[in-house]
Amino acid sequence: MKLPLSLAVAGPAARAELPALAAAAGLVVLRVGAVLVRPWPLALAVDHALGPKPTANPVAVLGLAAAGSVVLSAVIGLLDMASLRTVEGAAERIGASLRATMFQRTMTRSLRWHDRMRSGELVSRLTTDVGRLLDAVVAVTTSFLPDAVMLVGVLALLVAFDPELALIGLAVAPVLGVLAVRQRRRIRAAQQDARTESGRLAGATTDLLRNVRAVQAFGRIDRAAAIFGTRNRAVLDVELRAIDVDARWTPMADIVLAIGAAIVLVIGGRHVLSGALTVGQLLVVLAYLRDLYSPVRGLTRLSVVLAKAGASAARVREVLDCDEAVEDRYDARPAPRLHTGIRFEQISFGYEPGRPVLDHFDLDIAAGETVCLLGPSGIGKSTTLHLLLRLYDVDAGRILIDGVDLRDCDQRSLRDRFAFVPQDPWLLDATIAENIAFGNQNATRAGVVAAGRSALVDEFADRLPFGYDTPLGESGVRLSGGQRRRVALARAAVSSAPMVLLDEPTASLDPVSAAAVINAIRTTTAHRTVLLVTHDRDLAAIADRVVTLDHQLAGRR
Ligand SMILES: Nc1ncnc2c1ncn2[C@@H]1O[C@H](COP(=O)(O)OP(=O)(O)OP(=O)(O)O)[C@@H](O)[C@H]1O
Repeated sequence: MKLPLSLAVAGPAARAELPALAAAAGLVVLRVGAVLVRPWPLALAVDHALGPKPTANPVAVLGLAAAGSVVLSAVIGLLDMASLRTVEGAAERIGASLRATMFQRTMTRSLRWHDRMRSGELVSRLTTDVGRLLDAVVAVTTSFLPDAVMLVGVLALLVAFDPELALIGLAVAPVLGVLAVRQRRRIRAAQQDARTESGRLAGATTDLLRNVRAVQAFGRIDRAAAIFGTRNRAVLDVELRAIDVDARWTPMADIVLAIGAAIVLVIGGRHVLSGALTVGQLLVVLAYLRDLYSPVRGLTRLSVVLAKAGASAARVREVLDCDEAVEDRYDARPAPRLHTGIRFEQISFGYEPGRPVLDHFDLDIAAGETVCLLGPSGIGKSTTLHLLLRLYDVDAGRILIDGVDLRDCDQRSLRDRFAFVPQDPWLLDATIAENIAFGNQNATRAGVVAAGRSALVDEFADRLPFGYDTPLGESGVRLSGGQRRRVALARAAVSSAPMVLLDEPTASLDPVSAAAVINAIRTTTAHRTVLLVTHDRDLAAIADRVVTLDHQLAGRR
């Protein structure tokens, strides 16, 4: 069955909300009951107060019919309100849970996957696509069951009244069904295109916004606008096509329904003329017909919502089902505490197949040693640090800590063994103190401030409006390049990890600050094992040993 298939992706998140969804569906079914009774006050008024044979007190009948109408409308309104609140609340909770699962999933997927998937595209899947799925959850709950009940209820009443009219009502439904199935396929294809283009637009926009400084500095606003414009136009084109496909459905369905209603009016009218039906009963039949067509239309609209959700479900599933990850083995053990040393043994690695960055690379680092990696740009120095952190798995060879393969260690304990200062400092949109504390989950305020002092963060933090509690903005935009680097260094200083990995920690520092940071590095790395990447001779001088990567050690590119 198509219906649950596209929504199955929300299944685990929806399980906890099943009682709420069932309650909402129950309320909507009650509403159907009230809707079915709604035409009767009018029939009562027509047949017993306004017709040729009124009862003894027609005014009382009119009052009763009027009061009945008001009460029924109020009941329907209240049931509407209660069901909407219940189902929308449940849908939002499902959405929050689904987003959390997807986010958790993206955080643990391999960086190779992230290298391919743009962050804007992921945001679009987490927000818009999840939203479309929620629309479908609401539609299925409030439309599928109640519309089906309504359909059966109205048809049963029509059969009781006039079997001929019931047959006409039934004849319209399969025609609409066939049309709906064909339309559903077209809508789904159009929606898939629309969602793909929207994801691309989100990816391009995020990229351009992140690089707004480069755009302005290079005076390339026109170029940025052209890149954005191309994507934006593509989205507009596919969305307009999707709207066109969608809109064509409405008149088709309406025309089929109107033809059905017209035939019933003629045949029903003849039954009244022949005395088989009263005028009031014909009015009830016509009202039921309206009520019959509303679930038929509801069910066909539901197929449109499901077609849209189907396109989004595929995109959500792609994130949830992706198994491209650096996984812990089932019997993973805590990483050793680094008592003897680290060994890169015949390591081969490339980001892309057939393009090795490191090829049969060997390196030994003794515990307590400071080793500096030198080499031309792009040779694979940062890559060596990333492999040691197991951000990527090696293609061949092994990396050992105290003789234990990294792949046998659980990643959490492994990352706890390293304090890392990356080339790009990776600051969060948080305060200085929070950014430093990111280096050690048990960091105290005193520890953070001490680490800040040792990495010379004090020098500029004291001049900021809230000191260490000053928010840094997205990616630490409120700090200079050198200041960002010092915060990253403080992050390593606050960590108690036995090994420190430093990737160009003095880049973009003036000579005086660089000298001070080198001193700070000496203090913060004392008695620790250090792997250092730098082009700075003064910094390289603190190393016990310098290893030069060249094209023999690295892959042949
Ligand atoms: N995420 C990635 N996807 C594909 N290729 C990558 C990726 N990261 C790095 N590379 C490639 O791998 C090679 C090694 O990069 P790496 O950053 O390790 O060099 P590096 O020696 O640290 O250079 P630099 O001194 O300029 O920082 C480069 O040729 C680079 O183009």
